[in-house]
Amino acid sequence: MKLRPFSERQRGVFVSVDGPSGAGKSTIVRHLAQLLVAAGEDVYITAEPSTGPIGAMCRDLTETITGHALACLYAADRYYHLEVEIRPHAEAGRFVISDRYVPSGLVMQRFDGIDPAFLWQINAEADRPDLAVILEADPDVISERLTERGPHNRFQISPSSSHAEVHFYRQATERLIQAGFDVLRVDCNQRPAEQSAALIRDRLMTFFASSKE
Ligand SMILES: Nc1ncnc2c1ncn2[C@@H]1O[C@H](COP(=O)(O)OP(=O)(O)OP(=O)(O)O)[C@@H](O)[C@H]1O
Ligand SMILES: Cc1cn([C@H]2C[C@H](O)[C@@H](COP(=O)(O)O)O2)c(=O)[nH]c1=O
Repeated sequence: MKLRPFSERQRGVFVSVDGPSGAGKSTIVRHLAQLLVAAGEDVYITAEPSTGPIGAMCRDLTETITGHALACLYAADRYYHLEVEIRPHAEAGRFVISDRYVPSGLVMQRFDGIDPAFLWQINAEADRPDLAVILEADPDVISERLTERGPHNRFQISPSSSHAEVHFYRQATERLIQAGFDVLRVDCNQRPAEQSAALIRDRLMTFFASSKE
């Protein structure tokens, strides 16, 4: 197998990174970007909610509105994010990494009791990432990390939230695989974030090398 540099590809790559709060998404995205830059890639890091106008509304309103309205707002932000940020950067040949994407949309709004089938439907037209990374971790491990770091939102208020979130992620991951998404599950219990990032980088290199054979 001959490994070709990413930069010889025709277009960029879109990778999403999701997983329960405290699993290490933001930390791993940062390390992954560093590894890819070191490999000569042009990397663009983004996140959801996005920095656009709908993303700003999501951030302002997550603590006060709930349910279907909030689920639709996050989905609207995702479609806008795709249109104005993700696609243009990927089409310019960049390596786009999004901290949260569709999997978060399938999980977070379940805390408000929304039917998974409805969440799937409102996200159904969003582009598939080339690789959907799902970070996995034991609920007790992540709830301890969140206690140390401090919660970011109303979904992280107790250790039982971590248990529920891990359960929702398992169901969402199965649904994504069933629908044909290319999913990479990464166990983040014991592994330092740098190692998880290296594992993702290796998977990307293998995948793109073999797709060029
Ligand atoms: N592999 C790891 N081992 C130990 N601690 C970690 C690891 N990854 C991240 N952490 C720590 O756990 C905390 C949460 O990490 P981080 O903010 O990256 O998670 P996150 O999944 O992005 O969380 P959130 O969804 O709440 O934004 C941070 O204090 C971080 O330093
Ligand atoms: C994409 C997405 C995000 N959320 C919520 C979850 C958190 O409150 C914030 C993200 O902040 P973090 O620092 O990355 O934890 O947005 C959501 O409820 N639904 C979504 O689809």
